[in-house]
Amino acid sequence: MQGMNIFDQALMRLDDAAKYLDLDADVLEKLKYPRETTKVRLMIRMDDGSRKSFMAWRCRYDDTRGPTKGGIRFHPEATAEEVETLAFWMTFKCAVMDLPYGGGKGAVRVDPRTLSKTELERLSRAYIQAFAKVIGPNRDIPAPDVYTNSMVMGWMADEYASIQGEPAPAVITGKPMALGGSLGRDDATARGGYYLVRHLTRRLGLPTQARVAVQGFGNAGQHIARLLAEDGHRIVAISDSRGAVHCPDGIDPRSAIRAKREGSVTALAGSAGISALASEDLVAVDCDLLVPAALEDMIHEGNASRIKASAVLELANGPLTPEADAILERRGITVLPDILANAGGVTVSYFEWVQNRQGYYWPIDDVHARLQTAMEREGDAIWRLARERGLTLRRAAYVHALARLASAIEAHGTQQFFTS
Ligand SMILES: NC(=O)c1ccc[n+]([C@@H]2O[C@H](COP(=O)([O-])OP(=O)(O)OC[C@H]3O[C@@H](n4cnc5c(N)ncnc54)[C@H](O)[C@@H]3O)[C@@H](O)[C@H]2O)c1
Repeated sequence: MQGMNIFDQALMRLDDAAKYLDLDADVLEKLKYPRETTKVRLMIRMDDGSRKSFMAWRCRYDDTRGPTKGGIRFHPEATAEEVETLAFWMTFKCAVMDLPYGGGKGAVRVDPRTLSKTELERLSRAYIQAFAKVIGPNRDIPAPDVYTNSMVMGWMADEYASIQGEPAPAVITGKPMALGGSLGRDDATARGGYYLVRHLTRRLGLPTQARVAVQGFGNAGQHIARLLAEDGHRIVAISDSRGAVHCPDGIDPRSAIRAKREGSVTALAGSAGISALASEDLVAVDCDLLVPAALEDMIHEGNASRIKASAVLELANGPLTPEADAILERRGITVLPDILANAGGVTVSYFEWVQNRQGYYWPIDDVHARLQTAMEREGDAIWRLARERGLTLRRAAYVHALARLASAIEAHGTQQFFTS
């Protein structure tokens, strides 16, 4: 696997899932390549009067099942290959959840921390000016991703409305509430993972009061810690980019969220029986459930054998390398895979798009109930497939998604149809 680029690694998942299905050749031919990647050099005026340019992309990977959907990230190391890989993952994630979407993704190669707020606004608007013809409520619907947030989405939706000459809130999800955002979007990713764990607790062999370690304490990590603790589970360890803390008796997520707001969870060390821990030791903490909620590739060949948990909930995208995946499979540790476990975010984004198109906004209980139904339905289907075919849940999730993509591609007619 070493030396292989991330897009080729992603395609290996496709080839692997294809082995379990009787697919028409059209399906792989269609899913092997992104349908459309647009590259633009954005040019903005900086606060000091100078002009500066930034490379930007938008990829629509596959739109057989509907308009493409996926976030826009602002990151100094963004590349076209990364954008296309993320768009591939979104294609599968939307199919896993049976959302009427294909997969897309966008990025700007920029370190947003080096920009002023006005420069950030200009860059966000420039992105939409450049890609207005590519995106659209029926074509390609962006959302927030790494280093973009609801305010950025608000600027982008506003710019799109100016270009179209009318408001079009359904063009972008993850907007502020006041601009057509959905209730329940802020904790949707963690809540989806939480519903999944709650539904599968017994099947996963987890105790009703499980000990949980959370790696990464941003949006996903904070909300999952809060939701699991409210259900009686014990958060025994938490890490962020500056370090980790550990307490076998449990850490109160509310005090951890306060500490993080002021800097880092490491500030909790020394209080209420909480001790400091090296970040890299979080995975080795004695616990039942490990929740990677930080970055990709955090669990790898070098630390996967140290994991003590019996189950892993992948809230982050791609937190396990393929080598780590193989180690956990050999060790009998169950992994709830990212394309299912963190799909609550895109599912509530879909709800936001539906509400924008209806012009009717749902109460929070409706959002939660529909999210719970979707997570339990797809969780059950993937669990069943894994048991019936003897697959890991990750492989089963890819097979499940690929079967849906295949039936959409095949519905346009296969070779057999055209040659008989
Ligand atoms: N927020 C969502 O709706 C959403 C949806 C789907 C997937 N995800 C995925 O979840 C992951 C986290 O996203 P987020 O929105 O919570 O991001 P975030 O930026 O809010 O939080 C990331 C956290 O990771 C921590 N971190 C960084 N380096 C670390 C390290 N070496 N060790 C431990 N912690 C470290 C940071 O301190 C921060 O607390 C990402 O992989 C993201 O793609 C998020």
